This record gives sequence, C-alpha cells and structure tokens, in this order.
Amino acid sequence: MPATSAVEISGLVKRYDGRPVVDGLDLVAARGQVTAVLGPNGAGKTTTVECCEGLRTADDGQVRVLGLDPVGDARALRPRVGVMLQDGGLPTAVRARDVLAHVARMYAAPRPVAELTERLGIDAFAGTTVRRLSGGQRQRLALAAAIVGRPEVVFLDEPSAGMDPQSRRVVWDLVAELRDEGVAVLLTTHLMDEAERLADRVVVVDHGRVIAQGTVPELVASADDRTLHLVTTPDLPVAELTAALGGPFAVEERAAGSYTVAGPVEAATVAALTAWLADRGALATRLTVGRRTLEDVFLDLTGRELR
Ligand SMILES: Nc1ncnc2c1ncn2[C@@H]1O[C@H](COP(=O)(O)OP(=O)(O)OP(=O)(O)O)[C@@H](O)[C@H]1O
Repeated sequence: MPATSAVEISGLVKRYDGRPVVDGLDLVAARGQVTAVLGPNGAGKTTTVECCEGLRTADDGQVRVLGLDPVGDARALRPRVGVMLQDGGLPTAVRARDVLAHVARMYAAPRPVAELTERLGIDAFAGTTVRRLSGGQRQRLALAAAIVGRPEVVFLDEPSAGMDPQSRRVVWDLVAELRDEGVAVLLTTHLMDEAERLADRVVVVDHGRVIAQGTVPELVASADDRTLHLVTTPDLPVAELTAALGGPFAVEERAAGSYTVAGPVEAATVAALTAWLADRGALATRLTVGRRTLEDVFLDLTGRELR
C-alpha cells in the first residue's frame, strides 16, 4: 500500500441473499484528503463503508484500512479509526455529554471534549438523552464521537444529512481541518454542494461499482459542453424547443418553470432560445450559461430514474 493511502478496496463483493449489492468495487482514500462517495439510493455506499469499518465481512475482494484487515485486525484499528454511522449508532438512554466523555476515555490522547462540544454546539443539549435529541443534534454528537479520539482515518456516512445550514458549515469546516491535519476522510453524501466544496476526490458508485472518479474539476470538464439554466413559464413543449435549437441539445424541465439545456451552447443557441420564447410570449426571468455542475454530471452518469 503506498504511504499516502489509508484505505484500499479492491474487487469488493458483498451479497445479500445471493444478490450482489457491492459488485467488484475498487476505491482508494488517501491521507490528508477528503474522498466523497456519491451514488443513488441503494448503490452500495453504506455497505462499502461498513466493510471498511469491520461491521460487515466481504464476500470477495480485499479491504485494507491503514494496511490492516478491518475484521481480523479490529482491535488494532479501533484507536486509529473514527466512525460516524448513518443512524448515529449512539446509546439512546445516555445524556449527550456522558456519551462523549465515555468515548473520549477510550482513547490515549483525546481531543479536549469541551472544545468539541462548544464547536459543534453540543453544549446547548449536553444534558439531554440521545433518545430525545433532534436528528441534526444527534448527527453532531455522532460526529464529535467519531473524531474525539484523533483518528487517522474517519468514515462519515452522510455526515450533514438532516442538519440545518449553520451546523452544516461547522461540519464542513471541521472536515476541512481534519484533512489539513493529515486525516484520511472517507464520506458518503447526497449533497452535491457538500462534495463540490469538500472533496479532493469524488467516487461515483452505482449498482455496487465505481462508474466515475476524479477531482470535481476533472468530472465536470467534459468536452465543450455547457449547461444553460433558464427560468420562465412552466410546461413549455421541450421537444419543440429542442427542435428549434437545432443541435444535439438535451432540454429538460427539472422543476416547474426551471429548464436546463445541456450541450454545445453558443451565442446562436441563446439567440434561438430567446426568439423561441418571445414567439410564445414567455419571459426569461433568469438565464445563465455555465459549465456543467457536479449534479449535471451525476445525473448524466446515473440517469433520472428513481431507485
Ligand atoms: N442487511 C441487509 N440485508 C439485505 N439487504 C440489504 C442489507 N443491507 C443493505 N441491503 C441492500 O443493499 C443495497 C445497498 O444498500 P446500501 O445501504 O449500501 O446503499 P446506499 O448506497 O448506502 O444507499 P442510500 O443512499 O440509500 O443510503 C440496498 O438495496 C439495500 O436494500
């Protein structure tokens, strides 16, 4: 394993009832980097992370965390790895502050608990039992528990899911700090802005396999394609518009009155579009042309169908 990689997964297979939900997955997460795993619901992200955490055993392939086997070397790994589970995984009858104090005592040189509770706004609900915490409060406590032991590798399964925007920013700052301290952070997320802001590398998983990976700029920089975002009258006939633009464009109404035109958008495309809108008496209240976003790329890669 190269010195910089903290997690190495090769050919991982995990089946449930004979059905492979992880199906030959390869992934590397480096120290001092945030690696974000994206994928539709059921793609196999949590299962993969749980194999790294030693909570599931692989049916095939190999998983190495800090060069060790997450299941066989669980004892050696425990003090070096931080884990934040999707459901929190915290004891429900214990008060928030006691959970954290207890976890901190398991490590030789924990972070100062008071500093963490202040930073993550846990002081405000420190005396409340886990059972009675809101979803976002529970997430913050789970994050604190995952990092209090100064781990070398941190697994964060949807760390800011259910959090308000203020908490999310605090979490993002904390994750960036961990990275700067040299920690390997492997996180799953459905939030494209979270991945865009935090990830040094993005790994897109679908049907239990990696279907794309790279830095965000690498992933969004495909050919000359741009995306035009348009806000105007809802329910316009997109097939007619596509024909009027006269090129290989993918036109879509993503939300009522909010359209995207993907493809080789040029000045003439914008002119044709505004002329077509004017013919229908439709006013564009917003029209922007930019490079494709990570969300555009994600939808292109994984399709539009619900899972
Ligand atoms: N213990 C289990 N027994 C049977 N099937 C399971 C089990 N755990 C997960 N699965 C199935 O495995 C598939 C992958 O689940 P997983 O939780 O890894 O997906 P995910 O990518 O994390 O999805 P999400 O984005 O919804 O969290 C799903 O179809 C799920 O129903």
